[in-house]
Amino acid sequence: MSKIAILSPIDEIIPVAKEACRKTGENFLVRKVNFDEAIATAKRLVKSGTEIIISRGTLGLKIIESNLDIPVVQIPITGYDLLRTIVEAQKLGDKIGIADTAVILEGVEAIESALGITIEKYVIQSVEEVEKAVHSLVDKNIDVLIGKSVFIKNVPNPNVKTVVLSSGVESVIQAIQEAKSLLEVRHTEEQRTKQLQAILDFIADGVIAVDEKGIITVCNPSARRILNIPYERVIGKRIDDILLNSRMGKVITTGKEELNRIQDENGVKIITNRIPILHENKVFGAVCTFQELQKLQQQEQEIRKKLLHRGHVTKYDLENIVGKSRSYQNAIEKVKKYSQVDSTVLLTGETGVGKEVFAHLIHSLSKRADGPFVAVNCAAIPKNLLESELFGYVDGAFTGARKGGKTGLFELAHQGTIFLDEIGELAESVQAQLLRVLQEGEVMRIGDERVIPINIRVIAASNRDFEDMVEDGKFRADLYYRLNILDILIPPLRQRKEDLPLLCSHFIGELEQSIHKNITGFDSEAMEVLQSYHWPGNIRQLRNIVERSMILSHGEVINKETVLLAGGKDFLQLKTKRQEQINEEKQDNGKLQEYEREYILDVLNQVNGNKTEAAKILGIGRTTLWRKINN
Ligand SMILES: Nc1ncnc2c1ncn2[C@@H]1O[C@H](COP(=O)(O)OP(=O)(O)OP(=O)(O)O)[C@@H](O)[C@H]1O
Repeated sequence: MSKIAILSPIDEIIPVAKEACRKTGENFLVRKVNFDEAIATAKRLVKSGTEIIISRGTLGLKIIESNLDIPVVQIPITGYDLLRTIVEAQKLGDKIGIADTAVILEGVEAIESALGITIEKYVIQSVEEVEKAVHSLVDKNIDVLIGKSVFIKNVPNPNVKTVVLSSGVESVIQAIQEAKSLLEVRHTEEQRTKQLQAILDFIADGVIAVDEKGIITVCNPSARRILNIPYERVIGKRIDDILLNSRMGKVITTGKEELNRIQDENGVKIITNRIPILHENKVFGAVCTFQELQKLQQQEQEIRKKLLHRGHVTKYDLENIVGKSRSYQNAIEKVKKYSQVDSTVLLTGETGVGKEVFAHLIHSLSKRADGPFVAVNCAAIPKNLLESELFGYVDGAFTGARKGGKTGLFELAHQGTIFLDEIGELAESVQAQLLRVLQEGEVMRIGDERVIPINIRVIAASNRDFEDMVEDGKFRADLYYRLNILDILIPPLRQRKEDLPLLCSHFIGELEQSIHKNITGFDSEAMEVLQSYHWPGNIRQLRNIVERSMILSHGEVINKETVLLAGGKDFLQLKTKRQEQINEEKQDNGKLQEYEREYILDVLNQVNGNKTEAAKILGIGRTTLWRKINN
């Protein structure tokens, strides 16, 4: 079926239209239709694939008014058509009359002055005026009447000749060209619409657009999915009947965009951008795009996880945590219990006792185990950077801020655990913000006004005495109580020395591979040295010394000398102590010898100096007696 069809109510146009098609090399459908069947015919054509109709005058108008939703191109009456008809009329008589619309008659005036003739004119306002117009012109004694076919049908005076004013081939060609370029535009537009539709159908973001009255004109599949919109048809419905907090009406009235807003819609938290649709400074609608907050956070975490080499994952589980002592096992029992709830935990203990290990353990035993584990050492990050590291910032939040902003560590820990080590080092301003995170479950990036809800578990640790810090006003009391809901005190190594052998063999096993040495353990003297030390650096220090001993050892079993060497200056005190002990022993030995000598001399006295007799009494040889007296 031809994409363009030419429909005419009058016979004269048909051959002209066919000629125009021939000249333009087109094979369009050309058909004569009566006024009554015009719309039905046009409908049939549209159904079978016609995209543009070319028609004339009143018939064209009728098709346009029928709301068929396809363009109708009118065949014009051009200046050539007028000139040709007037020249023809001149051949039939001197006095010419014409009835038509004001536009056509303006063209007539131009021809009158060019040809130096006068023509009687009647301006038609509507089709109903046909009879009146014809009568009025005939009454003016005209010889020839020019008009469209309806005008010249019933002329009351048979002496008046008639000439039909009709479009010529050029006019139809002009209409054909117009229809063709319209078709091209239509196809380009259709392609664009399809492209746009494909984008809307496949993007993960939700998109909803409304007109200036708040009626939905676009709602893509992601929007329905994200917001759980149950309705089959939302196009044409009022946005406020579908969404409670859309704020689209506000955007339309103010004409102001609202970017990066977090809102709750149908029980789903979304992050939205709403913008007005403006044309020549007039708002004629609004569009909003949105994403599911939770998904966005997950994606952000995934990306960050991939980007960061270390990855926010736990490294420890119950299997690689060593310690059988009662006090340590009590602490482990607490870990097991506390991991089952979501409350904040405060870990206290000296440096190196394994606070971070415990935090890992709590996370990996909890229901958040599959979520991120983010460890932050508050003392290791410079004070002026800590706030932005924890809370993140938006683009341009401060001088030096990274382009595009930065996600804070709290956000990264969403659905997981954040471990705040050395929490006692937090500046007061950050303490206040942390309190807000704990109380409200939301963070605000620096330079941003939107709040981001987060679901995290906080584990804090410190090796400082909190109660003292609170008393000295260095740590907020309210924050301390918020952190200290569940507490675990990890005992220092010196209080559980029975764990030393276990820990040593655990570390030997762990380090063997990297050191490439076959070490079976420590001998008893070496272990005695380890047992006698007070371990201020706790397990971390022990691990270091085990490692050093393994490297320094000449044999498979590590001996006392190697351990003392490995202990270096840490064990210096130990060596000094040993020396003192030896000295003491030496001193004691000296005293003993003195007593012995006195005793031997006493015995000698009693036997009047007889050495053989004295040696006999003392149970020693004469030479030994002699040496002991002379020593
Ligand atoms: N029970 C354990 N079993 C095996 N290794 C342990 C154990 N506890 C701690 N460690 C090891 O001891 C070292 C120190 O542990 P961790 O960093 O957790 O201590 P910390 O108390 O957090 O120290 P700090 O207060 O200095 O931050 C780590 O290398 C860890 O692997």
